[in-house]
Amino acid sequence: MNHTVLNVDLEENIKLILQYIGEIPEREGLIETPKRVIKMYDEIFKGYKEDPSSYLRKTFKEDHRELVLVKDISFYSHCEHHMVPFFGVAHIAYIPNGFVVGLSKIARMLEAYDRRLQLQERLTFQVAKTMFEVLNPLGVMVVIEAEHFCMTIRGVQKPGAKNVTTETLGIFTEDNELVHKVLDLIKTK
Ligand SMILES: Nc1nc2c(ncn2[C@@H]2O[C@H](COP(=O)(O)OP(=O)(O)OP(=O)(O)O)[C@@H](O)[C@H]2O)c(=O)[nH]1
Ligand SMILES: [Zn+2]
Repeated sequence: MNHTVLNVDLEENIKLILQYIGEIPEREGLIETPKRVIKMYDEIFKGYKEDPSSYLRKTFKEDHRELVLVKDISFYSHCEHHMVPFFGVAHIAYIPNGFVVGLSKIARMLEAYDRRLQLQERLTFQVAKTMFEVLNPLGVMVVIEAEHFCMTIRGVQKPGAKNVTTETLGIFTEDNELVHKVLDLIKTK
């Protein structure tokens, strides 16, 4: 399949990048690489073709108004500055208000956002906001812990450094005890 964007052949452009880094695009091992890279981009950036909120639309009527926390959801994303991975775990908590959502759908919604070029702060906010708007819960809290390859394999080169971002909406903005409950549960193995 020929991949073109605005009449420009994408494979030819990937060959140019290969040449730029010092490679010979025509050597045997690299012949199929441009195709593979495009296929990989289709996968790791598939979020642009998805509507994240659609995953939360199927809910179950349930009169549970206590904390629900889906923790340690592993994720991969790519930073918009360098297009290299940042990855880690997301913890997503909410207090239902008449409806609960299937747990896997929360992870699917996260994935629809993480499979894009992202900023960790924006990813955290988008996930929290979508939970809040679609489920109409009493509150939402999202914590994301991630390691950024742009800080480890290049640049400042600080492997192991973790970036932690949080977002609170609704009741979590007023109830410190609830926030601490979530943080304690996240810590519990
Ligand atoms: N706040 C935030 N910063 C990020 C994220 N991902 C990468 N960055 C930072 O974005 C910044 C981009 O800085 P620039 O000075 O424009 O780019 P640079 O010259 O490549 O920066 P260095 O990484 O310091 O070499 C860097 O400090 C990265 O660490 C993120 O998700 N959130
Ligand atoms: Zn980066």
